Amino acid sequence: MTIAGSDSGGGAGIQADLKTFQELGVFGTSVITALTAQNTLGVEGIFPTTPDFVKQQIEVVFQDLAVKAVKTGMLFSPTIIETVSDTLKEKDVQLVVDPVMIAKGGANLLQSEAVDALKSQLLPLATVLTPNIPEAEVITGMSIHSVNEIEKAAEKILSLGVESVVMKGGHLSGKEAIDHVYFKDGSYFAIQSNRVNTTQTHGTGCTFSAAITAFLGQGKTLKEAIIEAKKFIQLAIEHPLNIGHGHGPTNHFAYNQMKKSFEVVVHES
Ligand SMILES: Nc1ncnc2c1ncn2[C@@H]1O[C@H](COP(=O)(O)OP(=O)(O)OP(=O)(O)O)[C@@H](O)[C@H]1O
Ligand SMILES: Cc1ncc(CO)c(N)n1
Repeated sequence: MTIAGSDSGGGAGIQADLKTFQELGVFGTSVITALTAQNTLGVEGIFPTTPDFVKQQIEVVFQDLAVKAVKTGMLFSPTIIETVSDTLKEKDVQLVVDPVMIAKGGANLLQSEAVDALKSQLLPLATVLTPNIPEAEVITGMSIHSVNEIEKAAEKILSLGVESVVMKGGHLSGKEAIDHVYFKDGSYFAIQSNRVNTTQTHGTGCTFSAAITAFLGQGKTLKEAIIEAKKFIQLAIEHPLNIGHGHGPTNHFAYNQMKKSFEVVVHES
């Protein structure tokens, strides 16, 4: 299940999630928190649904279908976060929280007053949180420029009650795009891939977290799911579709076409 916003341009949000689920052979269900009028150039409008209607969508799906894993993306408001948290608290599922805050074009996909609810209500339910660096900065109140600071921020995030955190390195510079993964039990690994010099990165975070969710739903361990999701997003970024006039979407087909001949580098410690 994905609980997220709709992207009319098809590259991020609910649409990216369902495409990823489909490519990975899992049946996707969707709970829409907000509609966005959006294309690769930016977000032009946001029309949120009501918290009650978000709850109704979740409950109706759970009453009928055996949901194995859930991801959250754009949640928009404190009341939607409270409702999603209260509803999911009762469910026995693995939960991937992508703390979506700001779209590539700068639009606010999470109201600033919603950060407290995210931290206090949703994060304690999360199997894994997948912040990019600016999102990790907002959640922790720290500025993050080095691996040392990434580790300190991860510790702060783990203390909020999440079981694990993937600190995504897409927003840092360097020849490699490295994601650092920390677990509550103190274990750690990092996944490294070549940084692609591209503007075709609309929906990378949504696609990555949707792939983790799909692999968890199929019964992979969290570590396997994160590593395989990194392959999915790397291939999706490396082989862009080149559509749209702004930040184009990633290529959800690439993983199935090329996964056999591709590995990412994993560092353990
Ligand atoms: N230029 C790049 N080359 C290779 N990998 C990248 C690149 N940019 C991001 N990634 C990878 O893509 C995944 C998503 O990370 P990113 O930091 O882009 O998420 P995000 O900012 O949350 O995305 P979104 O714009 O959807 O919110 C991570 O695994 C990251 O390492
Ligand atoms: C609906 C939606 N969710 C997430 C993002 C972040 O990529 C976006 N641009 N739009």
